[in-house]
Amino acid sequence: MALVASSGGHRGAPVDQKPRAARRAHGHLVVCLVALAVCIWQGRYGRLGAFLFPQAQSATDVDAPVSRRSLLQSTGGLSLSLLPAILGSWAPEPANAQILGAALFNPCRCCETDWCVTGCTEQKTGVTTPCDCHEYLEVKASTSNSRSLNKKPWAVPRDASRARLDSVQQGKGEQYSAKDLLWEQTSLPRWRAENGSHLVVRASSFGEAAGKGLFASAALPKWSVLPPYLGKPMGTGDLLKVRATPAMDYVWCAASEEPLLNLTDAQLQAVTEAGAATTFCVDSAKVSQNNPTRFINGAKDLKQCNNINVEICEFGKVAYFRTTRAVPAGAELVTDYGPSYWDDFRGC
Ligand SMILES: C[S@@+](CC[C@H](N)C(=O)[O-])C[C@H]1O[C@@H](n2cnc3c(N)ncnc32)[C@H](O)[C@@H]1O
Repeated sequence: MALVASSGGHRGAPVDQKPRAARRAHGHLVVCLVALAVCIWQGRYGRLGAFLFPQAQSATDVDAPVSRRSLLQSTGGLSLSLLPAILGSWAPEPANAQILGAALFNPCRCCETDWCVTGCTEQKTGVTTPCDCHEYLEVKASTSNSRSLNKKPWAVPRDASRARLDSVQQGKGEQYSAKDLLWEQTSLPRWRAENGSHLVVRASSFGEAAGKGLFASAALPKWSVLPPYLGKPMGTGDLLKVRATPAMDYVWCAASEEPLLNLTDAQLQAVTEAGAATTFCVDSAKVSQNNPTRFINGAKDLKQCNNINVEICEFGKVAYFRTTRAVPAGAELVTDYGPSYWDDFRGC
């Protein structure tokens, strides 16, 4: 839009009377529009921009969340004010088309309204693009002056890799703490850090068999983000030992580890022998101190689905629990463990 406005002043001038700079600007505009058309066409037909435009995308109405950071998200922070710089060295090449396309058709934009989403759906086509909102928002927070509800500039927690590295460097080992994530300093829409002072662990309302549960000791507003789910970092060898056993009851893995979990035992063994390092799976079975979300119980049947008041959000390869509605004091916090946790229940 800025480009159109800046070239608009020359629109009425006869072509042969235009100053050279104006003619060049006009030329850039034409090249830009042609490249844009090529970019859209290639995105729609899935050729050039398979990575950039995994499926049909149009320039407008991208309003649903995306979840993986890619070239797409890495350029997500590119503002329109950078376009003149790009166009100054414009050439109708795929790389340039991709940069421009990413700047104009930012399909992960919905991360800006909800950091918990895993993909954004373009309203007109219904196409969903996966996004990593943590990576997207990390770039966005450093390149824009967006403000959250409390008027503070956006701040994103550290991801699991960074927290783990910091912990190792401080001589504390690979098992990072909540503090290493800087999660309480986070400032984003739909993020109200509940530091644990309004949470209490006691016998579950689901009966003795459910063990302990986590309760709100004071009313929690919607979008309260509870302390991160912490645990012992797991290696591929650990996964090999506990897969498909009750020892998995307290294991949480980042979605990116799903392929690892689907390997055969022989493959996982080979990976382990090859010296594969830690995974983004954590086991909280023995990590119960300062780890209240490890006590959150899950709906085990459809009736219990009515009790759900927290959702699990993966953010920076860390699991956070967030309230999906206002929770009254005294209520047990209940989530949906998903389709593969229970033997006889496929989730809510
Ligand atoms: C992550 S732990 C939750 C904390 C656990 N209740 C405790 O006391 O340590 C998950 C385990 O809690 C129990 N659990 C969770 N939700 C339950 C439910 N709705 N009904 C029965 N048991 C449940 C199951 O044993 C499950 O494997």
